[in-house]
Amino acid sequence: MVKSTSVQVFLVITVISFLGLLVLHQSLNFGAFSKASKFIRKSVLAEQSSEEVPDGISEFRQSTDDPIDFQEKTEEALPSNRPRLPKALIIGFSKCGTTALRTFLTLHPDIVSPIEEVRYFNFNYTKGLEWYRRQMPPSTENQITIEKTPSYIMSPIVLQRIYLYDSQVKLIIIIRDPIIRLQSQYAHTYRNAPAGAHKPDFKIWVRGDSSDNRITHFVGYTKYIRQVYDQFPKDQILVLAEEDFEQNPLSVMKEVELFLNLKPAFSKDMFYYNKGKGFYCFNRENEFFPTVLKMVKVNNRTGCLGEDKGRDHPDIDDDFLKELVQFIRPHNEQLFRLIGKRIVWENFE
Ligand SMILES: Nc1ncnc2c1ncn2[C@@H]1O[C@H](COP(=O)(O)OS(=O)(=O)O)[C@@H](OP(=O)(O)O)[C@H]1O
Repeated sequence: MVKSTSVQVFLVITVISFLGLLVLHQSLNFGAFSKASKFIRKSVLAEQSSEEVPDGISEFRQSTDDPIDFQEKTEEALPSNRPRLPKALIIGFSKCGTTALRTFLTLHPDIVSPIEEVRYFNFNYTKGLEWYRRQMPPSTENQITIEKTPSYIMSPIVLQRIYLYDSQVKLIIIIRDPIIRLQSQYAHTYRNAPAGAHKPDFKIWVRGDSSDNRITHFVGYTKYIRQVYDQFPKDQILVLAEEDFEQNPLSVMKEVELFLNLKPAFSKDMFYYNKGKGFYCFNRENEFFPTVLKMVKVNNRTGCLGEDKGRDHPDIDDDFLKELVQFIRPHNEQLFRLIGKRIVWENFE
């Protein structure tokens, strides 16, 4: 009797110990598993976000579904030299010197700019803000990023998107004698036409047809600039003239410097006038030139923008010129009233 009882007690103790050990083992295993799974999740997240360097925590949270992991990152942990979203945009107009304006601005030590038009707010919007940020060159906290896409100005929807992105963003617009702009666009459109290939006469091209009238399209600065004024406060908008910039880039650069609240850094030894090209070009001897080379495409020997700038323009016969001047002049007057300054355009003197 005593013997069978002690056997029973022994069996019960064995079973309990076995169960205890089993529970202990499972819980240890589960702990290890959860640690491992957390580690794997963190690694995946880190990999996903290694290129997506966030500017601000709250902004990044909008695009992640794992706020807990992200809370472990702090602003201090981010590298100071990283891509930052633009604080200023050159939004228009095409063929008005936007490329030269952008490239010359990069000579300022506090300005960085991507080498290509990013076209985020019109053609690449669905790629998201982190994609946009990744297109930017690295910058420090004290530098500002400027992006230029001259087609942004053409659409009110795009302007709304820009406003939603940053209602305080600074906008730079550059305009040019509308007739010269038409000539420039014509030269650009037929730039690759083989010699002897049929090209429409400039007059016919300008008139287009009822669905594609180039005069209204290329002359309509007022309509497009008004849309910008409707969306943004006036003190965030700077309207420049290509003619001023072409003749005296330094004074225009200084105007932009002031508009962007940057310290004065532009100086006349940064540029020189290249007679052959007919434009101001980079002075390659300037101390800032080596730094801007990653952000600009220039001829290595001359420091001038490429062959696609400064093309020959088509001739205009006198009658057609008169017709254009007559049609465009009232539009110019409207424009000058809107922007609050007059611009001297050689075709309208
Ligand atoms: N410094 C300097 N160097 C080169 N080019 C200069 C410069 N200043 C103004 N321009 C004028 O810029 C015109 C091209 O304008 P964009 O750059 O806005 O054209 S684009 O829309 O980006 O294709 C281009 O027009 P075209 O002369 O018709 O080629 C130039 O006249």
